[in-house]
Amino acid sequence: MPQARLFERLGLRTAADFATHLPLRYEDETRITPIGDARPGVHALFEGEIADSEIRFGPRRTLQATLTDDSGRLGLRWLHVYPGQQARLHAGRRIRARGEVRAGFHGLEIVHPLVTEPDKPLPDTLTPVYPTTQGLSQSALRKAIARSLDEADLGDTLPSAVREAYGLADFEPSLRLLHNPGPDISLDSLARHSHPAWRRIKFDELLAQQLALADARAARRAQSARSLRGDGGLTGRLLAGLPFAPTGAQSRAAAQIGEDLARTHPMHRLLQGDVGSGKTLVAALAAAQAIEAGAQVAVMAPTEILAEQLWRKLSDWLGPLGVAPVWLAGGLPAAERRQALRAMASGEARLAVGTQALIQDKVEFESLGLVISDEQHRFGVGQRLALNLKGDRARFRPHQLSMSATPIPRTLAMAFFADMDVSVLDELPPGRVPVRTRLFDDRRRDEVLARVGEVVRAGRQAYWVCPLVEESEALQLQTAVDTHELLCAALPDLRIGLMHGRLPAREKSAVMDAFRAGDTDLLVATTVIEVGVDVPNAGLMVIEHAERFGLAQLHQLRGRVGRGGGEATCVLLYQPPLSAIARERLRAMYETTDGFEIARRDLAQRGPGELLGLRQSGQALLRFADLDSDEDLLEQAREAAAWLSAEFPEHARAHRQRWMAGADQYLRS
Ligand SMILES: Nc1ncnc2c1ncn2[C@@H]1O[C@H](COP(=O)(O)OP(=O)(O)OP(=O)(O)O)[C@@H](O)[C@H]1O
Repeated sequence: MPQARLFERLGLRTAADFATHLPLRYEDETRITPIGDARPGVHALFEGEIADSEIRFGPRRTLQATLTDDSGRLGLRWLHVYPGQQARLHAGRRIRARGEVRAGFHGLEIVHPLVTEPDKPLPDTLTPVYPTTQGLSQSALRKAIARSLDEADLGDTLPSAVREAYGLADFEPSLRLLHNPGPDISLDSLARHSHPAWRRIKFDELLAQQLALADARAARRAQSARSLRGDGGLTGRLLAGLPFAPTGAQSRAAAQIGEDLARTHPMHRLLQGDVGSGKTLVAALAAAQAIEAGAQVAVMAPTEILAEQLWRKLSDWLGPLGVAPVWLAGGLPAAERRQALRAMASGEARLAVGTQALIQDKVEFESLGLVISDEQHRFGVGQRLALNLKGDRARFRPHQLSMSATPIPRTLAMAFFADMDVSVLDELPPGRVPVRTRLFDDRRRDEVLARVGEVVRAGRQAYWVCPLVEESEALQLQTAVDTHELLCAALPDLRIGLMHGRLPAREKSAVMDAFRAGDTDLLVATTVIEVGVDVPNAGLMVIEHAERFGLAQLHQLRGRVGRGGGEATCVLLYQPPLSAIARERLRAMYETTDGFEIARRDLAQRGPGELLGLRQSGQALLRFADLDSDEDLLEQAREAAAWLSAEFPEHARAHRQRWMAGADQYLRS
């Protein structure tokens, strides 16, 4: 593959890209370590004389040599032997050998050391090791980067006032230092990214991101939306008809959204609430206000189960008030579907609920004013909203409300959602008792089965979540079917349902309906029930092989119980032995039911990509800064972004250009 393509793969196009491609780590070749100082795990350069070398014949041929100096002896071993190699390593020859020392069978050794000529002058800087891709050597990268340091404009994009205010090192010296650190610089401060030069680079990275988000926000402000003020009629009747009063948090969020909707630029708000905090009501109030003001509303969810549940709730609440939502789903008969589409296009229908794909692709609206999407962030931050807007679409953009049940830790929200406004439901409806979590070794399964029986006899229902089989969907399905059979045999008196992703839509609804109506006692399910499923009578959740699930996922699953008042228990069945990470996860589940605390621990364990559901995208969200340890820098970068935009717009532009030329794809539309 041509070198340019390999560079491209690393995202390296402009001189600035190369100049800011920074080392992953460094190797110290500036000095020679006495062999007597060799320790397992240490990467070092040694120089000495070959004392002996021989080819050993075992299952495969290996070359074994001994390097000596005044201080000791070190084994060198090659697992592949090339012709002439032994001759070059004859006894008495002086060489240098570099590599990682390990404790071998016959003492300390290096496997596959890098051998170089002795007596050459040593470099006087640490040797950088860059992130690379297959087929691209370190030396090619080093050369290209060295060239870019001559070619790129390395002028400081931060005015001196800003540098001084935050105690930041200058850009060019920092960059040069990180590419070629002198031997006096502590490897530790480089490795831990705590050196002032790293601090400057991390600050720049965070600042670029903040500037991009601020720009996105400003661009949205420049767009027009219809002001949806409403007269309070429909919202008032909705509230009056509820069997409960909204929580303080629900009222606050609804008021914030209400104000946004009345504005003439599009709302872009994230509604965050822990499991069971009542986001649906807030969505319903927003929809009611928009409808009241004469607009149409689209509500989208990522899965049919979720969409159907939203549809059901909105139908219950708004149907009696004359606003029956239109349902748009894959399995709909053609005639009904056509009718629904016609009703949306003509404006006769005011509210549509469905899966994201359906609403985005097929539907035309007469006057769409508000789009509500549930859990959209799980499907990629960069997902664009492609709605067919009829009528006044040319001039007006719809308001947007996103809902998320994954509490997003503050740093993460600051780093990735700074272009959105955020409302948080930080209060659960009254009467909720925290779910009790119990851990059971899989060998105590019988006790757990007995427990399911007890719960059902007491008039409650239960979920049984099948083990996760990530490798194969077919295997996952088989596991679900097997688990269902085993449970039917073990608990013959119970009415047991089965729910998995491969069931046809119609059957999924039938299974869910039966459980909701109390016609089944136990629902065996895969993670399709992970988010949003709301059956208040469910009082027990068993999760099999809990050690295979991620923390956020366990928290979501657990959130399916304890939603209607009354006691609820979550049993995490695990298969020992547990890995250290799995043990940490299960401990976190046992110790807390607070979604924010769980999210914080999840962030620390797995990083932001995973938490935001971006694992598949393979996109590095931040290359240098770490949200866990660089919170203070993030805070400063945010402040500096506002300062730069207001007083130094030219600097702000140059800064973005350097760090993000063409790399804005993660920004939302
Ligand atoms: N203020 C309230 N008082 C009592 N019950 C409420 C209140 N608000 C909502 N509920 C009920 O609480 C349950 C959870 O609400 P909802 O399904 O909206 O939660 P959610 O925030 O979507 O949670 P999840 O993300 O776990 O699905 C529902 O049964 C809902 O009817």
